Amino acid sequence: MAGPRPVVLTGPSGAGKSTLLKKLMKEYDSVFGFSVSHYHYVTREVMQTAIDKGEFIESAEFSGNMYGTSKAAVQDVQAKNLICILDIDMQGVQNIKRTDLNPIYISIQPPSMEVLEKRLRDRKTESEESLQRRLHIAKVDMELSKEPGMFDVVIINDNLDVAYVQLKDLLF
Ligand SMILES: Nc1ncnc2c1ncn2[C@@H]1O[C@H](COP(=O)(O)OP(=O)(O)OP(=O)(O)O)[C@@H](O)[C@H]1O
Repeated sequence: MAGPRPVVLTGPSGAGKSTLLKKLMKEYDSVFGFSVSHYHYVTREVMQTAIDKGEFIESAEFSGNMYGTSKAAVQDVQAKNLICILDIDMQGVQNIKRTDLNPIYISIQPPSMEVLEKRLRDRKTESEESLQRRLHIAKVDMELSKEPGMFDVVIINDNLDVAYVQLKDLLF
């Protein structure tokens, strides 16, 4: 497969993935591609068959509709000579490890669970219930993250500017 290696960006909700990505896109809007920037509409049957065949890195159902990121979508971005950045959860990471996409795995982590909780509360996007759910998933994910070889690089997003420079250096 010609083209640059894709980049997987993962980490608990509230760790700062979107904040870092937004900065990156602003500074280098022509270098990076998002696999999720275009939707292809297919029937539920076609999508389910593709999922069963392992053609999707991740998929989910919301309000009766199915959404997902396919391997082909990532390869499309790669073929345009763009770095495809995938912002996915740990389940997506485990799925992508079973493909031949060979991405660079980056984990964005908060300095502590206390800081993570504060960031999520200050973001004011979550109900108490969804906040608790996210914190619980974060704990499980942080444990999983300790497994040797899970990531190529772990970036602790304490100071935003420092974390951003680390991410940039890595990509270049
Ligand atoms: N280094 C930082 N210092 C302080 N606040 C930060 C830092 N990085 C991000 N934040 C803030 O923390 C909150 C969570 O960040 P962000 O939304 O980017 O997380 P995320 O990992 O993308 O979460 P999700 O997976 O839920 O989309 C935001 O309000 C953001 O402004």
